[in-house]
Parts: sequence; C-alpha cells; structure tokens
Amino acid sequence: MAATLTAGLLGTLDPLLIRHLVDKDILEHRRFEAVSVGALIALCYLARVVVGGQASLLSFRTTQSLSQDLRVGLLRHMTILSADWHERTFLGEKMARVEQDVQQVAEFGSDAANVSFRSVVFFVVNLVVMLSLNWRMALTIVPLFPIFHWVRTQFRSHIRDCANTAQASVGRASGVVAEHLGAVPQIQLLGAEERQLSRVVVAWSQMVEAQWQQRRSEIAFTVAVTAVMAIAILAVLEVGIHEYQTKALSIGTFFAFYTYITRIFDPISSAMELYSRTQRVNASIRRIREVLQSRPSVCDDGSISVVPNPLQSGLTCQDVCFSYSGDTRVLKRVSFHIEPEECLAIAGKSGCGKSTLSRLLARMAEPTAGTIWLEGRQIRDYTLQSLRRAICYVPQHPVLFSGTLRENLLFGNPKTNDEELSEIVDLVQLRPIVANLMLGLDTPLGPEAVALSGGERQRVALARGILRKTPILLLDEATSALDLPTEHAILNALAHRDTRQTLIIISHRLRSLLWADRIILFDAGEIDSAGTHTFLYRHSPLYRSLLEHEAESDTHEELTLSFEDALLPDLIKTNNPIGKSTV
Ligand SMILES: Nc1ncnc2c1ncn2[C@@H]1O[C@H](COP(=O)(O)OP(=O)(O)OP(=O)(O)O)[C@@H](O)[C@H]1O
Repeated sequence: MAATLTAGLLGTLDPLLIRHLVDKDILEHRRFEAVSVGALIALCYLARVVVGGQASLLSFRTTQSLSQDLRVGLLRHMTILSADWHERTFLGEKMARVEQDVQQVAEFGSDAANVSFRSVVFFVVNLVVMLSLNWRMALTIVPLFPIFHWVRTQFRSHIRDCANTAQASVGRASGVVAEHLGAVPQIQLLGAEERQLSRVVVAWSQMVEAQWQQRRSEIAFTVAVTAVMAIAILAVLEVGIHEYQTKALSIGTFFAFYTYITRIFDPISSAMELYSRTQRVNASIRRIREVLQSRPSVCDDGSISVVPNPLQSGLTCQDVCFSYSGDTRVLKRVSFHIEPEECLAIAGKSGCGKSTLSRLLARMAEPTAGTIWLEGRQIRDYTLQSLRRAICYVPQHPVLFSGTLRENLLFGNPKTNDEELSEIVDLVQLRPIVANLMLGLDTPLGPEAVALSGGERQRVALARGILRKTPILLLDEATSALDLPTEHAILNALAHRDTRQTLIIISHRLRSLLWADRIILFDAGEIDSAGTHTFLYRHSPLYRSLLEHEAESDTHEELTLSFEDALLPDLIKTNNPIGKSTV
C-alpha cells in the first residue's frame, strides 16, 4: 500500500511542475530553470515507475501466498468431506474451484484493498489540488457523482448474474473435459469420439457464450461510466476556457487542471473496474464457500481413539437400514454379529446391497436407521482415525498412485519393514511380477498404474490393505479380477496367517467363499440365510440355485465342487484348499 501510494503521489506532482514550466519558465524565457524542471518531471516519472514496479511485485507476492493458503485450506476441507460428496461432484468441477476460483479470489484479495485505498487517496488529493487551483472549475464535476451512483445501480444485478453464470459454466466445462480426458481409450473403444467431442464442444460453447455475455455487460458498464466522465471533462473545459478568457486562470494552470481532471477519473475507473471484478469474484467466493460450508455426511465427533487389536467382542449390525435417496431402501433391517477372528463371507446377487453394507461397516456412510456396534460401542463413538486404523476396506476398483510399486504397497503403512513387505508380496503372488519389472519394487507405475493388469492392480491393493495390519480386513470383491485358483490360493494364505485378524469377504462368486466360517446370503437388501456352506446348501434354495448357476457358467474342473460332495464334510475338506469351514 505504501509503495502504491508513493507511486501515485509522485504521479500527482508532474501537472504542477508543468504548470510551473509553462507559466514561469517558458513564458518568461528562463532556459536553465526550464531544463531543471524538465529533468525533475523526468525524475518523477522514473521514480513513479520504480516504486510502482515494487508495488506490483509485492502485490504479486501477496497473490501467490493468498492463493497458496486458500488452495491448501480448500484441499484440506475437500479431503475431510465424505465419500458421497466426492462421488457426486465431478473431478473437473473440484479442479475448477481449487484452480480458477482460488486464483480469482487471491488476485482480488491481494489488490482490492490496495486499489480501493489508492483510489480514495488519489481522488481526495486530486480534488484538493484542483480546488486549490480553481475551485469554480473543480466544483463543476460534483453534480456528476450521483449520476455515477445511478449508473452503478442500473448495472449491478445484471453484472452479478452474468458473473455467476460464467463461473458456473467454467466449472461445468472443466467437469466434462476432465471426464473426457480421463476416458479417451474407453471412448475410442465405444466409437463415441464424435459424440463425446460434441459434448465437450457444447460445454465449451456455453462457457464461451456466458463469458461473452459477462464481458459485454462489463464493457457496457465501462462505456456508460466513461460517457459520464466525458460530460464532466466537457463541462470543466467550458468553465476553464471562460476562466482563461476572464483572466482568472493562467494557461499553465489550465493545462495542469486538464491533466488533473483526466486523472481524477482514473481512481473512479479503477473503482468501477474493481466493482465489475467484485461481481466476478463474488461468484468464485460463493463457489469456494459452497465447498467450505459443506459438512461431511459422516461426522467425526466420536471420542474413543483406540480399537483393540485383535478384536475382543466383535462387530454387530443391528436392524441396519440404508437408502441412497428417497424411499427406496437398499438395506432392510439387516442384523448379524461377527465374532473376533471369524472369517465371514457376504454373498448375493448383483445389486442386492453387499457393497452398500461394506461402506456402512467402514463408515463411509451412515445407516439411515439401526446401529453398528464395534467392541460393544457404536461405531460413531470412535474417532474416524481410530476406525480407519481398525477396519481396512479394500474395494473392487482400487486407486493406485503415481510412484513406485514399493511406495504404493507402503501407502497405508510406510513403517513396514522389508521382511513384512517381502512376506506379503509372496502372499498375494506378486513375486513373479516384481521379478519382471525392470527396477523390481522400485519401478515407477506411471499414471493409474497402466503397466499392471486388473488382477495385478487388485493384488497390489490387497497387499497394501494387509500391510495396514488392522484388526478387521474388509474385502469388497477385492479379488474379483483374479482367476479362481489364484483367488483361492491368496485367500487361503490370508486366512492362515497367524494374525488373529477378522476377515469380511464380499463376493458374488460363491465358490471362492465355500471355506469361510460363515456365509451370509443377501437377497434384495435383506439377509436370506446365514451359516456354513453345508448348512446353506441344505437349507437355502437361493444358495443352491446361485451355486448351480455358477457351476454351469464356469467350466474350471479343478476347483468345481460337485453338489453331492458339498454335503460331505470330508470331501469339502479335500476339495477345500483352505480347510477352515466349520461344517
Ligand atoms: N451411490 C449410489 N447412489 C444411488 N444408488 C446406489 C448407489 N450405489 C449403489 N446404489 C444402488 O444400491 C443398490 C445396491 O448396490 P450395491 O453396490 O450395494 O450392490 P452389490 O450387491 O454390491 O452389487 P454388485 O455385486 O454388482 O457389486 C443397487 O440397486 C444400486 O443401484
């Protein structure tokens, strides 16, 4: 502010020096003084540029720190928002808020106070100098101030609406572009290039049109304000000519006055421009506040910070219901208990609510009714951090990060030692893959780990989850991309680890779950039946029909269990590579 003010004040000196130059030095033929005053004018100009440059640098620095602070704050808030917010907000929309909106607000924040302060000071200084030069001329412009105010109110709501529409269209376009760029190979495979491109072009066109309207309204506003200024200049010149003709004004003062009258409108123009920007920035502020005011749907207001490892009394669902929206219930009064160290499988047809249940168990969403208990306490009584340390949820489509394979494996527990890492790499059968990679575990995986197959990515995610060493490991179709023998071998090894971990495995592939201590079979959001494989095979028609249907569609001889065999405990043990069933 000090630098801007100094630069501005230096700018008010030269009209006075010119007045002196004309009235005293040129008209009175004082050559040396004329050259000296000329040098002083040049010096003023240079000093103004240097100090102004300094002001602009400081302002840029402020913009940088402001945008950094805002960006970090916004990102931190987005990071605590619950899964549902992230699932319903487009990536591009989030990016637009973190990038463009923050930039606009930071730029405005760094110079709004500066511009306002400078405008007020300049205006006052110019007016005082003009009044001292010739008060009659100076007062000519006073009646124009109410007109400025009137013009501003005429344009206010229109400029604000245009700004809101433009910012929203930028966010929408970013969302569509991000989706497009993230899925180009998929778009190519579906032959939808042109259709998808048109979607992007439409979003961009809407953005361009909205920005065009915004610019037009701003320029119309500037033109209206400038018209008022032109009237003011005309009025002042008229009065000035009259004053000069009546000898009330020297020619030097006339020039100086003319310079001031044009400059007195600079702060007004800056203020007007700031006004237009305020409307634009308001839209960005509103979009940022929208995020900052969103509260996580899963509140972190529990107070228990430790979950025993291994569990002592287990996990219980009591009359749990859940709806995503409206009245359609995805889960209907689901109740069951999981014992510590039990291996529980959850199965059922596609869409019956298995993943929804696992999201509730991992507290990524809250049940709409009913309660989930962990170690005899409601799970919401635990802090989210302690819960995340207690339950590791491994999804079907894991996200791998840029970085090396080792960094990805250690992502959830960077303190893992080499021995543990090596054991888990063997357990999930990643060893041959590591051997094939040029730099082994230190090979960078690239964007979205494209160099790995779907099954390999799932194995990396599974290893990453196991290395978290949580008392509960929740696998939601986490091995669905593996072939049956590999899946069996990995789950077998996992179940036999001496870690006293409670395992919850969700799968629609029943035959990979036969060995579980207990299977809960879901049907349309309700528990159809629960028990061991043999029990269900005997008592649940749905279980039998699912198993039969699976056997028909799978020709893998090696691990196919005949249904008669399924009823014979010994044979189950022979066919069951894990051999953990309680028959
Ligand atoms: N985010 C969501 N918003 C609205 N409805 C959803 C959402 N996620 C899932 N659903 C609906 O909830 C129901 C249960 O879905 P869920 O993913 O839990 O089934 P699932 O048994 O895991 O299926 P699959 O075996 O195919 O993964 C489905 O009808 C699905 O359409």
